[in-house]
Amino acid sequence: MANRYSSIVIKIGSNLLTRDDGMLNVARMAHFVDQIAALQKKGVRVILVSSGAVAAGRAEVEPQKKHDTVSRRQLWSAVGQVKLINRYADLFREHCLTCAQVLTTKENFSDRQHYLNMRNCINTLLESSVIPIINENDAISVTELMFTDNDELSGLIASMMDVDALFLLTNVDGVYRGNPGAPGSELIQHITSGETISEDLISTQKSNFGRGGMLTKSSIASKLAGQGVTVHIANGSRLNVLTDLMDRESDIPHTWFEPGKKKSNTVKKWLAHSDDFARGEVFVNDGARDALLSERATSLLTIGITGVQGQFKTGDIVRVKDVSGKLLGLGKAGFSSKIVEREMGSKYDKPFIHYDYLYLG
Ligand SMILES: Nc1ncnc2c1ncn2[C@@H]1O[C@H](COP(=O)(O)OP(=O)(O)O)[C@@H](O)[C@H]1O
Ligand SMILES: N[C@@H](CCC(=O)OP(=O)(O)O)C(=O)O
Repeated sequence: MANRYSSIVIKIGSNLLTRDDGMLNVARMAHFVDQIAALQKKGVRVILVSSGAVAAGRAEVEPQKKHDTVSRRQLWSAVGQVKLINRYADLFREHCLTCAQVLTTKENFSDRQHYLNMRNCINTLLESSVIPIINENDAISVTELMFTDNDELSGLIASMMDVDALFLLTNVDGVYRGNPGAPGSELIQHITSGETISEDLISTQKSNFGRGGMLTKSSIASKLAGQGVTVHIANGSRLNVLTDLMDRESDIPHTWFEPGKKKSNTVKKWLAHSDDFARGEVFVNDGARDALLSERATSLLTIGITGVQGQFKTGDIVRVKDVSGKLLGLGKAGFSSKIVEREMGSKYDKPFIHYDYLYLG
């Protein structure tokens, strides 16, 4: 069997790694590791995004009554991550393979230098044939600084590392029209590029230990497919799911997000996921909107700007909106909000957002 991808990110959700009694499902972990080892030995570059720290910690320590939800999560994740990574290390060692732990936070994606440091670290691990195992640094990222869930994290990693495909493994076969357990609810097998699944079809119901649910999975998948990365949402409890997803001939039931044209500009890809870090907004008139959305590479000039919101400085990320408030894209500010306020509607000697630092879509 020829593998259809040469580089993949695999995301494994908490539920797949946790047994009903709350303990780590080591048998399942071992089966994933066996498959990853087989792929790695065939030359596939594999990056693993693994949840399970909180669930593993919960089975280990009982928090004191005075501890609130945030402290409990910190306690469980700090204890559980050690258990989780030790298990992985033991299992990979049986295949004579080395794995490494990379913990990150959402803030690391807002700073281009941290982003590049992270990318360099993961590349170095891959070049050394080490399997990177990534998780959110749950012990320090709390409330507004958190990723929605590890699906969001895996999407950011897949985009940053420019892999061929992302496998989102969960405890159902994929995205269903309606609740997967409901009678008559059917599996959506193929989402074409540019298509999005209506939110009405997806209930907010989650599995026992899951955080984001199917809604984040499908929106991350659509966004990533739009950037040219193939996404498969599949059932991780299925035997040989990874090797089957890699096999072009195999037709296991799951949801496949067909990719659009590959986007190669790494700065634009970084900007595409930076909405949460925007420090402000600029509004542009119809002429500027049409020019930006045209086929020509166009930078945003102050003459087309009609309004500014928020305070930002040179290099900050800003949203670009049309007069009706519709989001057109994101870009890196060429100068501060003070200068935009002063110069908007008139000509200025440099573009506010250079085309190379402007993501539209
Ligand atoms: N339309 C839908 N199709 C599939 N699953 C859905 C849908 N709506 C809600 N879900 C729920 O999403 C869950 C998977 O998401 P989540 O609990 O976050 O899992 P994980 O821990 O793997 O990330 C499923 O177990 C299911 O209960
Ligand atoms: N970082 C957390 C996982 C959070 C999360 O997103 O869980 P899930 O929805 O099961 O992928 C942990 O390791 O417990």
